[in-house]
Amino acid sequence: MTSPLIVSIGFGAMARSLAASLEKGDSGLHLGGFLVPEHLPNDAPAGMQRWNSVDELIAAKPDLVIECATHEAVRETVPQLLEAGIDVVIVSIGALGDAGTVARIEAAAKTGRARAIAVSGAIGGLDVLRSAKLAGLDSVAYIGRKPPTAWKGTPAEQLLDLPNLKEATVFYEGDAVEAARDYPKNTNVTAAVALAGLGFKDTRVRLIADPAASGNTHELEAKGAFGSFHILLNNKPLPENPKTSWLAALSVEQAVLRHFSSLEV
Ligand SMILES: NC(=O)C1=CN([C@@H]2O[C@H](COP(=O)(O)OP(=O)(O)OC[C@H]3O[C@@H](n4cnc5c(N)ncnc54)[C@H](O)[C@@H]3O)[C@@H](O)[C@H]2O)C=CC1
Ligand SMILES: O=C([O-])CC(=O)C(=O)O
Repeated sequence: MTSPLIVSIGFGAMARSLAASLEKGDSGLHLGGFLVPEHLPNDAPAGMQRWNSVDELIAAKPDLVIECATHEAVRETVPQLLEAGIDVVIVSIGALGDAGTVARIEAAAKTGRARAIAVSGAIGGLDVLRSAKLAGLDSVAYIGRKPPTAWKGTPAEQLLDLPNLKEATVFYEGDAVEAARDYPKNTNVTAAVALAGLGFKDTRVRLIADPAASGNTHELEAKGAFGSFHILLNNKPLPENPKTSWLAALSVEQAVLRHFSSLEV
């Protein structure tokens, strides 16, 4: 049997980690290549193909595409793939905070009889949240804590003197609508929590820059008819990108393995 053609959109820290990890594992699966628009740098390593346009990629008939690029790629590229009948794992899921994008993705998936799969990413406990929601949730809160360098290039830079921060400082308190939209490389996890639980408007979010943090910490607290739970993940960052947790890349690999396995656990 020939091995399935698995392709990523984007070839940054996450896709490279996925490619290396699949290669090391014993599933027989590997990343066959990636789609990155022509104007962006990204040489394809030996054994991998690079596609510059979504039409070229569709012509190659991939079995699974993994979006690990940007919110824009979710909006611009994912619907076309779904319409062409190609299943897509979505990693930049903060883009799903926009109702129009969700509607387009759902319609495209229906047209192409394909599936859009949102990864759990750097957070856990979503299985509990999804189940608990069925009996009614009263509150869901997320707290994200990362070292100041991980918040570089985000609105936190305007609010705090990140390089000289001496103590843990809260710079955002609000809902998951704004958090997912305004921190597209740092808080996709808020979208995972919102989608599994109370939705974007009713999910409370607090973001912290902490010079003492050694990694990316994600805290999730939910209360409802089921009872309550509180989890804390202490994630190591990916060496290539301190904004991204290693667990997020592992969750993508897990979604790929699950997609091709006959027993879903
Ligand atoms: N769900 C989650 O828990 C997490 C989600 N993410 C998201 O995953 C995505 C990838 O993360 P990293 O690999 O760490 O980022 P990265 O910045 O290292 O890599 C992004 C890649 O996408 C490419 N790219 C940019 N615009 C593109 C476009 N329009 N079409 C195709 N490719 C494009 C870039 O050239 C680069 O190769 C980001 O959007 C990030 O926010 C990251 C961490 C956790
Ligand atoms: O990887 C993480 O720690 C979380 C992250 O960047 C995101 O949710 O976008």
